[in-house]
Amino acid sequence: MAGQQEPEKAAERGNNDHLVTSDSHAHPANLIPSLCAKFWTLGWVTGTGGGCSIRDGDLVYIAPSGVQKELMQHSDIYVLSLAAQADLKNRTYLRSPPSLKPSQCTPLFLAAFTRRGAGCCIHTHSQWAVLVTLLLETQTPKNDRLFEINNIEQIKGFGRGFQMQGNLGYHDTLRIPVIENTAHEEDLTEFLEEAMDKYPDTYAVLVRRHGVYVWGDNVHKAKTMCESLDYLFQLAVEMKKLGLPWISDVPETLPAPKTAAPASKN
Ligand SMILES: CSCCC(=O)C(=O)COP(=O)(O)O
Ligand SMILES: [Zn+2]
Repeated sequence: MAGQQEPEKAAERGNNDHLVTSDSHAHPANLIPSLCAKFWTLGWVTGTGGGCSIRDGDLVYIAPSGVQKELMQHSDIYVLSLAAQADLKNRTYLRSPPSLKPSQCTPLFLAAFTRRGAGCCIHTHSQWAVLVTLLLETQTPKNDRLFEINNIEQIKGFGRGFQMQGNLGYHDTLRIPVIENTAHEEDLTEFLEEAMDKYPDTYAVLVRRHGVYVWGDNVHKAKTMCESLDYLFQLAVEMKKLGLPWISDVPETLPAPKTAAPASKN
């Protein structure tokens, strides 16, 4: 992996290295490595699995495949122009790091960008996400599995849906579809797209025995929803262990607290 940022030398080398060279920590080429380093501490991108991609206007920034995601550098980042793609399956890159391959998750990230206008897509291999898919394996049919939870405060961390304003409320039900895993990551794309069509307001899709894809309009929203979802997955696993249901009818009005008897004057 390459080292320090050197804009002049990068320009000299060609390969559009200037596209991944910036002093701003908010530049996608700097943000993807720093986010992945944080995600690694949560067990989300361990052992090279999982990752993150950011879209800035027409430009999409993508990590390499099979690298330790927490050790990536800005110089390891691929860049492509969405408008310049004749075909999203045979992609051409504006900027490619030498001796690496783009993430196998690329077509799934692109589905979130092109079909939902997302600005960021995060893929985690979180064990909580995997455990939830295991708990849902008894649901039939297997091509229509759904994680559903309500009456939990953290649900408010989720947007209402595609092109909708505001977030879900405490009493709303959060629904996340589950798709089957495939032998190769890129083969998940058609199933992810089907799930997006069937659940147009979802911001996430679980992948059975694999993990989860979460997207949002921007990095802040995608990260917030990914964190909220991981919290809810962990909570759901613990609730299951305690025999508590994920969907519950909590009364709007709780019974009035019993008033204490007036104190005796004697
Ligand atoms: C142990 S990782 C298996 C591949 C995978 O599921 C994944 O998310 C990693 O993809 P990438 O090509 O970005 O390394
Ligand atoms: Zn994966």
